[in-house]
Amino acid sequence: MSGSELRAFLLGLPGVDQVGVEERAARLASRSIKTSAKAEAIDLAISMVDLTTLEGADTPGKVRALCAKAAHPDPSDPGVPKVAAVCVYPDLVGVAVEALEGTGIVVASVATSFPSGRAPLEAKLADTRAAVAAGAGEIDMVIDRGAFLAGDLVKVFEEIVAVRRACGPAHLKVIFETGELVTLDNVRRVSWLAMRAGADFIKTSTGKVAPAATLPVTLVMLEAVRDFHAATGRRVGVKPAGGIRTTKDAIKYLVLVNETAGADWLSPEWFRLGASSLLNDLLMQRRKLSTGVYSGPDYFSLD
Ligand SMILES: O=C[C@H](O)COP(=O)(O)O
Repeated sequence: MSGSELRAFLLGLPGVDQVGVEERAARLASRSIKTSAKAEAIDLAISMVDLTTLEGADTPGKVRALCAKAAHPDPSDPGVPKVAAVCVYPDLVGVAVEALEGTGIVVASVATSFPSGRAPLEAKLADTRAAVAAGAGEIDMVIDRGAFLAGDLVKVFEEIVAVRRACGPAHLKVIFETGELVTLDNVRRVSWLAMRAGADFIKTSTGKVAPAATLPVTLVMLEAVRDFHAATGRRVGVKPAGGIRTTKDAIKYLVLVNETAGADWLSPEWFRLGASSLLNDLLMQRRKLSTGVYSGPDYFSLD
């Protein structure tokens, strides 16, 4: 597909009915679920967490503690599932890989000059290759929002294609930073752009910009992966990330997945929740459901 064909295709996508999307997301978010379904939903949500630390002050010790928590979220209850992945900066991938050996938990790493995405392509590719060489099984790349907003869709497309190639066997998640993309039409366009460029997952946010993940944005992305699958037969995953902190919110996202993309997406293979502090709330609510007693935040180790 040439650059002009790509532009014509993306600009020709039907516009998003913003009011309709917001109403639908709000309606789905207000659904209540039965207590028995809630217990299942909590375990599913835990298994979908990309447990994340992306701070300038991250240390090997903090990453090792996070990895221990990822593998055994509640050491007093072996029935609690492990999380899907641990997400760290590229220089800490080696530490996480070693700490997670034998657990089956993937190490995901942000790359391509996270969180701004502003660097020459060669630097982005080197960033990606270094993370993969250190053992990352998933790369969370950020797009260049400036290029996208300036209308340079081809540049964004070609960077994703190049990073996809640099990933080799690692899966590629493409982060849009939807809080900077202004409209839901842009969210729909960038979703199709990333999927056509080879993204394995599309992800809302870095967690560094407000608003981060929202239900309406995620709904538009879920429609995109559903329609892309219908058109091409290739399934792409979705990862809302940033600002998801409560069990109540996590369950809203699961309802949205089920009602928009469908139950085929309700597995860690196709849906993730990127979060630094959600896991503790899921553990507290899980314990409350099984014992009737609310343990409080001090009971579980810090994320
Ligand atoms: O990818 C996940 C985010 O960076 C974490 O954001 P959060 O600290 O708001 O949960």
